[in-house]
Amino acid sequence: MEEEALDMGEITISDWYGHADKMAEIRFRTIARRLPSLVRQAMGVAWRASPRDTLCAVILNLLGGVFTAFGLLATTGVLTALFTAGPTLGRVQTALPSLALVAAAAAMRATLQAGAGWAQSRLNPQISRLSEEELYRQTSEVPLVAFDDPDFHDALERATSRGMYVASTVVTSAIDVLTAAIGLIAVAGVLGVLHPGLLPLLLLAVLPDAWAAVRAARMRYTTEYALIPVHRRKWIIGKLLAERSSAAEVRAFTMRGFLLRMYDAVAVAEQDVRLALARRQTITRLIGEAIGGLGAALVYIALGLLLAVAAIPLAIAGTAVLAIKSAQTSLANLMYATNRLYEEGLYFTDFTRFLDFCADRHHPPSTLPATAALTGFRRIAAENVTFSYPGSDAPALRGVCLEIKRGEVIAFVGENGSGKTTLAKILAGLYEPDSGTVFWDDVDLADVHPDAVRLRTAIIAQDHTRWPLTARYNITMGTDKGEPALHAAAAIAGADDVIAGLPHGYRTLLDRRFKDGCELSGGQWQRIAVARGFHRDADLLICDEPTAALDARAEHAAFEGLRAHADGRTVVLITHRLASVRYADRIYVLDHGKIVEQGTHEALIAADGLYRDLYTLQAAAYR
Ligand SMILES: Nc1ncnc2c1ncn2[C@@H]1O[C@H](COP(=O)(O)OP(=O)(O)OP(=O)(O)O)[C@@H](O)[C@H]1O
Repeated sequence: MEEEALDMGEITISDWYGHADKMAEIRFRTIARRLPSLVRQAMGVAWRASPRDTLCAVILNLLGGVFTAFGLLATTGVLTALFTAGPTLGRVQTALPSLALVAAAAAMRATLQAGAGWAQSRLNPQISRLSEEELYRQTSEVPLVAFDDPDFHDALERATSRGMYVASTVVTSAIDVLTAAIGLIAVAGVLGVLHPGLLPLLLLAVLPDAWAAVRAARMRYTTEYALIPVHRRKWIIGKLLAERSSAAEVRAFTMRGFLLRMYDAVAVAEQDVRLALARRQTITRLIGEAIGGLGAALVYIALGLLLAVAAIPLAIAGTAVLAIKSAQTSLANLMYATNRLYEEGLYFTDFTRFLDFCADRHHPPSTLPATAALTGFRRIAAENVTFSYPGSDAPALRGVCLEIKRGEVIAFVGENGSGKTTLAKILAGLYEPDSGTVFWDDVDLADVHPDAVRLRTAIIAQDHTRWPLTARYNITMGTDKGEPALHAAAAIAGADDVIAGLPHGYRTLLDRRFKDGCELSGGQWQRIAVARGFHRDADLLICDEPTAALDARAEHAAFEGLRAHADGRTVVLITHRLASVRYADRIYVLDHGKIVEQGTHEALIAADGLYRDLYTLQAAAYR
């Protein structure tokens, strides 16, 4: 079973390995070098989210550090008063003013830190919102071709799986680093003021801890490194067990036991690694404590010696002990926050790189305004259009030339993979050709914003989306052209019957995952998709296999509707049902990305080429 679980070679884990590798190899110096730029980047994000809360978090933390130092200095006053000769009551009375200062400093520090904590927690949701919105703004604007590019998907996966979510924690870690550094500087300052000889003692006290903290952090990340692929596999199997899309086949193929065993094998592997981590962490912690204890012992011995040779008074030695304790806490926080900042920084960089990646791919600003650039067309012409999908050796289209006049019904036919859908998407401005030109009248589409073309085009797509929205929105797509337009589009597509059968009519949510949501059959969905295309009322209507899932009666009605709706509009029809293209004004036959024949149905039958072969084959099936 173990083997089956580990044989899930299709899961890409290379990127996770990438960062885990970096963490496993980290040295203290590497972190220290990257730290300033990470802090700067994080502060930039925080500032964009809320300048006020960022300022509050930083300034209040800074002031908190000042009061830490002030409190320590006041402690010296208390100890000095207490350690002088004389009656106890008198000494306590002398210490009272300093004691009041210590209490005031502690109260101030606590208040300031609470304020800083509040500002910090206010920043988190603001940063999360900002980064999520930014991501989706970019992913929805990037040219469609990016979604055919594996590099884009890798970058998207890295940005969405973790990068986007660490934006706020990166800021928290950066502020924690600043806070801890301020705390350490405050203590070092106090010790320097009390007696410069105490500064080396501070180093002696904190260095063993620093060493232990770095060691423990590195160990944790190397363990996580081993765990990531296992964790991802478990997650993927878990999804198969709990997702709606796989639920039917899990049952139909009685895969439950098989999947559960596979899940268990991976879960046990993960559990073993975690148990081993717990053991190794305990050992490291023990070693760390031992070394830390040794450091503390050395500090006390050194303090004792300084006292013995009367290099420092007892009160200062007492304050030094408190200061060093406080420095140790700050240092532990600093190490923890620095490690976190570095690790999260790696994922955060994935996020910022992805945003840059998208920005680089955006369509260059058009010389013409987006919506006013195109005012319909009298003629669309493609000249020598060639197009390859990213990473694909063979072009999907090679030197395609065609002409479509306003009001014509044009059909693209050809075998699977011949390039029909690709050509239609280029005409609709969804892809840009690698070479060649598409003209709408005299306007080269490369010179206009793609949205200008899209606003004048409707596509009834072969792989249309089943939008998890209400029936109304599935047709209107958020536009408001009024009830008559909605009902007319639904009626032409035969979607009105489907909607009449829904419990809440147009208000029915077409998503079974929600209460009161409804599911439609494949053909019913297709009718909705056809209605959506008609409702857009565009100059150019592209129908890519609009009737593939329809029953014979619905198909007949849809084509009748299409003919009626086409009145004066231009239609590009892609279909394998050749009986439906007989009435097209012109048929283009594609083969391996090239137009090999063109003409009317009669002309193509007479030509005795590929079209005639395909048509005769299909007609024979009905004889
Ligand atoms: N997103 C994509 N990424 C890479 N290659 C693609 C992509 N979409 C299509 N192709 C390839 O481009 C070629 C043309 O595909 P296209 O979808 O345009 O064909 P089609 O004529 O519409 O086929 P069908 O009749 O099966 O719908 C095919 O070889 C296909 O493998």
